[in-house]
Order: sequence, then C-alpha cells, then structure tokens
Amino acid sequence: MNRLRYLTAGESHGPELTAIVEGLPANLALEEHEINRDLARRQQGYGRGGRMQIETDQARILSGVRWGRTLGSPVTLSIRNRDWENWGRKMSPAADDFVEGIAITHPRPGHADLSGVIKYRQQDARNILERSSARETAARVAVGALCKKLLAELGVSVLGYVTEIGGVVADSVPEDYRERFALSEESPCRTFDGQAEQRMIEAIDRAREQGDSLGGVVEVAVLGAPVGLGSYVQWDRRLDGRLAWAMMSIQAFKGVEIGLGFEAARRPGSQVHDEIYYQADAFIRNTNRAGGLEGGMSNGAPIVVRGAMKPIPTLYRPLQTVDFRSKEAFAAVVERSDVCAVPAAAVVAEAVVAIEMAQALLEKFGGDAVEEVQQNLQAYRDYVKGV
Ligand SMILES: Cc1cc2nc3c(=O)[nH]c(=O)nc-3n(C[C@H](O)[C@H](O)[C@H](O)COP(=O)(O)O)c2cc1C
Ligand SMILES: C=C(O[C@@H]1CC(C(=O)O)=C[C@@H](OP(=O)(O)O)[C@H]1O)C(=O)O
Repeated sequence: MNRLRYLTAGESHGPELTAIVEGLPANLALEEHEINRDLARRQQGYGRGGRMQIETDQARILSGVRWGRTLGSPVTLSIRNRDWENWGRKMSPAADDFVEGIAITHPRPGHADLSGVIKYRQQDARNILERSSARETAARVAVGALCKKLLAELGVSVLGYVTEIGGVVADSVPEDYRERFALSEESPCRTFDGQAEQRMIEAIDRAREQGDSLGGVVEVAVLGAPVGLGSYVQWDRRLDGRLAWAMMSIQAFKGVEIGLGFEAARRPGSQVHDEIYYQADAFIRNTNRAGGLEGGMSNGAPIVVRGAMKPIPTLYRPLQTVDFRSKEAFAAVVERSDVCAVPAAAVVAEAVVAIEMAQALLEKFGGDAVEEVQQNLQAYRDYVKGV
C-alpha cells in the first residue's frame, strides 16, 4: 500500500525535533536548503517572542535521501533546538538530574496545562507544555516542505497567508493575488494590503503594551489540483473533511472554513453555488464560492481553506487560575511567549494543507517513483481534457 504518513517527536526545550515521513516516491529532488527556506519563513512575522531570536531552524536529512534524491524509503528529518543548551538538567532524561522547586503549578487558561496534568497524572505542567507547545509546528513545516516539492513536480502549488489579525481585516484581495503570490517567492507573512498590515502591527504593539495577545485568520490557496481528489463514497475520504482536520490540528486553531464557509449559511443558494458553463471545450465556472471542493472532491478550481487562530494563551498580564496542588487562587504562570503568531501559523497552515494534498494525489496517482506518479497524473489530465 502506498500511503504517505508521518510522525513528529520532540519537546519544545529538548535536544531536537524529529519527523519520519514514509510513502514519498523515489527520485524526488530534495535538498536541506529547500526545507530550511520554509523553516525560516515560519520564524518570521511581527509579534513573536524571544525564542525566535535564539533559534535558526535548520533541517538535517538523516535517512531516505542520497545525492539529492529520495530513495522511496522513510525520510527522517531532524531540527535542533538551540535553546536546549540553556536548559541543562531541567530537561534531562536522567532521573539523577531532577531539579527541586521548578515545577509549574499555575496552569494557563487556554493552554493544555490543566487538562494535561490531570490526564497524564503529572505534578508539573512543564511535562505537558513541552509537547503541547507549537514548537512542534517546525517539524510539520519541514514535512510540508517535502510535500510541496512533490506537489511542484505534479504542477500543484500551495500558499498560506494572513488575512486578519486582532480584528483588522485585509479587505481588498486583488483578483490575481493567489496566482501572483503562489508563483513567486514572496513571503506570505506579508499581507496583500499594506495599510491593513500597518494597522495589524499597531494592534500587536497595543496588545504587547497591555500584556495581552492576539489571534487572527489565515488562508491557504491550492492551485493546479486536478478534479476528483478525495471522494464522497466514505466519510473519511472526503478531501474537505481531511483539510479541515489538518487545519484544526494546528495549535490554537478554533475554526476552519472552505470557500464561503460560514457566509454560505447566510446566503440563498442562488448566491452560493458556482454555475457551470461549457466554453472552449471545457467546463468552467465564473465564481469559486465552493473553494474548489464539491462532494468531498476537488472540482478543479483553486482550493481555498481558512483557519481561525485564537489569541496566544500565555498573557504577560496573566489571567486568573488555581494552583492545582494547593487549590489556592493565583495568577497563571508567565512563560516567555509570543504576543501574536498568526503569520507563522500561515506557514504552518500551508504545510498541513500541502501534506493532505500530497496524500490525496498519491492515493489517486500513486507510484513508487516520481516519474510513475507524473505519468499516472498526466494520463488522467489527458482524460479530463477529453471529457
Ligand atoms: C506558531 C504558533 C506559535 C505559538 N506560540 C505560543 C506562545 O508563544 N505561547 C503560548 O502560550 N501559546 C502559543 N501558541 C498556541 C499554543 O500552542 C496553543 O494554544 C496550545 O497548544 C493549546 O492548544 P489549543 O489552543 O489548540 O487548545 C502558538 C501556536 C502557534 C500555531
Ligand atoms: C518555540 C516555538 O514557539 C513556542 C510555542 C509556544 C507554545 O506554547 O505553543 C511557546 C513559546 O515557547 P518558548 O517558551 O520556548 O518561547 C513559543 O516560542 C516555535 O514556534 O518554534
């Protein structure tokens, strides 16, 4: 069975993050610097905290690639946590290194701390926050970079970008925005509307001054996907559902929309569905309110997915909480933190969508080598052209 699957491992302040990706076809050109470009994009963006000054994320390829090409075997990626060196015994796996008096017992509302200590029977919320931390998203972005390489070989591109921060909406999307940006190396951390970007920066500054945090909305566009990825025949084969799951799995994401999303619920059908025409030997639509997905399948139009990120749970002016040992009221723990990580989250969203798209393409056109996948896809594209 040719199935693309992956796992990540690693604590936020442990020695490294690791990812193992299985199911990539052989002969895919792959260099570390191509992964590092996306890792660097994830580290950018206004509103991030001190950690990004410490890290310069770089992926090392430890298996599955020889002389710049995948072998078809599992690819192992490793990303070092530079900050680990500052933690010493505090993050050591050795029992003898136990450090007295550093347990975190004031859980942050909105983070995994309280539910985690109860679930895993812990007395120190550090044992929870180390893995619930969005540091893990660096590993997913690295996996996404691999998948984007495969997608590029198949004529599919994916781009994530910010559309809203702290209620400031970038409200004018130029017609050709997605095409233009998907084809360029432009950083998606920038928004398309310079004025909105400035107001977003001001909103982040205000939140920082007030010890508060901000969330926002990111959008991911997929260009070049053929019609018919995913399926309606079983619930877990619906591509819309799989994309929504992937987006929702990003730390702090609380809502996902496809196409018009929630707006579709407010409009009559005549203003929601994309009418079908036949012109110049092709089926065409003049609108894409469905966001490229109908019946759990891609319909050939650009796929458009949005995700809502809640504000960062760690507040420098902390919220009320309770010491989970003594049950006394306290202010929540203040860990070093981002004020806003929406631009970084756009890069993560791009990665998780790329992974799902690569999976969907391999399911339909899978082969053991890239050339075989390309041939299968080309034969299908030729068939679609002739319909
Ligand atoms: C890129 C990124 C950076 C984040 N940075 C922080 C941070 O610095 N501090 C924090 O408390 N939460 C941060 N978060 C959010 C938490 O990881 C998230 O809220 C937490 O894991 C709880 O999960 P939940 O919000 O999905 O319920 C970040 C999330 C993302 C995607
Ligand atoms: C480390 C990253 O994000 C971290 C995500 C995060 C959280 O709670 O999710 C908390 C912070 O961790 P730290 O206390 O080490 O600064 C962020 O910096 C990263 O994005 O690479």
